[in-house]
Amino acid sequence: MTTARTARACELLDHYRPGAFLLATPDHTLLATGEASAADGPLVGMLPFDIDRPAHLLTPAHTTWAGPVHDELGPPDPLPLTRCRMRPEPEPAVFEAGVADAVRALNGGDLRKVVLARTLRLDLDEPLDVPTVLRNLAADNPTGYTFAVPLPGGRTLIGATPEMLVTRRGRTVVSNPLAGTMPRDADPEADQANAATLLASGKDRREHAVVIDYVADTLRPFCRTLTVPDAPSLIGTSAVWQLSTRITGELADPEVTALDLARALHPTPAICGTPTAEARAAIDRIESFDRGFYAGALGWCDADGDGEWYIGIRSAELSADGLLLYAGAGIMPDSRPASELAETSAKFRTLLRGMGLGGAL
Ligand SMILES: C=C(O[C@H]1C=CC=C(C(=O)O)[C@@H]1O)C(=O)O
Repeated sequence: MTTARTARACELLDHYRPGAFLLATPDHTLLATGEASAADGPLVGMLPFDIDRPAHLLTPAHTTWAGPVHDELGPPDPLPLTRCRMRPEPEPAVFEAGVADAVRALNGGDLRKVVLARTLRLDLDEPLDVPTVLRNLAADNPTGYTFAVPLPGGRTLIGATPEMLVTRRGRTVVSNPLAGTMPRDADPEADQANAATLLASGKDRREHAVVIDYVADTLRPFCRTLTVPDAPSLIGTSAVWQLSTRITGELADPEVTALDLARALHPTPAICGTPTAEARAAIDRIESFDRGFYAGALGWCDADGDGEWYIGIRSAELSADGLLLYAGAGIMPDSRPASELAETSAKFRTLLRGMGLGGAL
């Protein structure tokens, strides 16, 4: 295994080729390529949404680290317009019926929250220029985590997630769950109104609290101390406003690795629901597609147990067939199907903007 540090993060994005693992965060950029014959370096890869299925993790032959790419990127380049045909799957009305079905279940049993997703299939007229899309995603999402992760069968999950599942550096553990969303608006006044509505929304605050309670309860047994802010803050990506809470802890047992913590936390109610088993059953019953690695956990873990894991949302799976975008929304007993549909459309825009198709939905 070789490790290098280059001066230019942009070069790592430009050198990215399918099959490699790329992660660009506000702190640093990692490009991992090849596969080592001996497992003596960091592991990189992904856990699928369904934790009972095999993870896709490997020890790369080469890892190259650089500083944050955002320091090197200017304003986003004029985006290359991707030519394609788009098809929502399921149809929007079917997604709305699924939300209504979930609302009935939430009002009649043990289920307290469930996250329902839908997909947008893009048939591309020409091969996707992935390095350019990654650059655009990174430039457009400077506080997010841009990634390209190899999947089984030569497929790749690309995206720019705003959500940190967990990081561990020495004894310091951080998790930054998000839940509760409103679209951004091109009109500044309407945009601020959306932000204020989100902060004041009881439905969104309850949807958020379910995730915070789960993450805090899961991390507490691993930690000597755990700090959980009383109220969420607001974060804005280029596509949406979201409620965010940064939880920090001090690990009790230094043998516990970042990957152990990711496996303990995944799937959180930000992408599954609560209680977990009931939410998974509702997703299996209502969603008509296999999530695969969408909403799984991607990241790395080194021999010291340090690492970073992010939730693979605001993402798309790239294969020989084209691109399949995914977006989900947390459904609560008082959710309205039309609002949840609009929320998933706003979430698709993260990827669409990276491809120069931001106005398409
Ligand atoms: C499931 C997704 O987002 C989750 C993360 C943050 C906010 C969410 C929400 O407000 O519904 C979702 O729980 C997705 O983007 O596909």
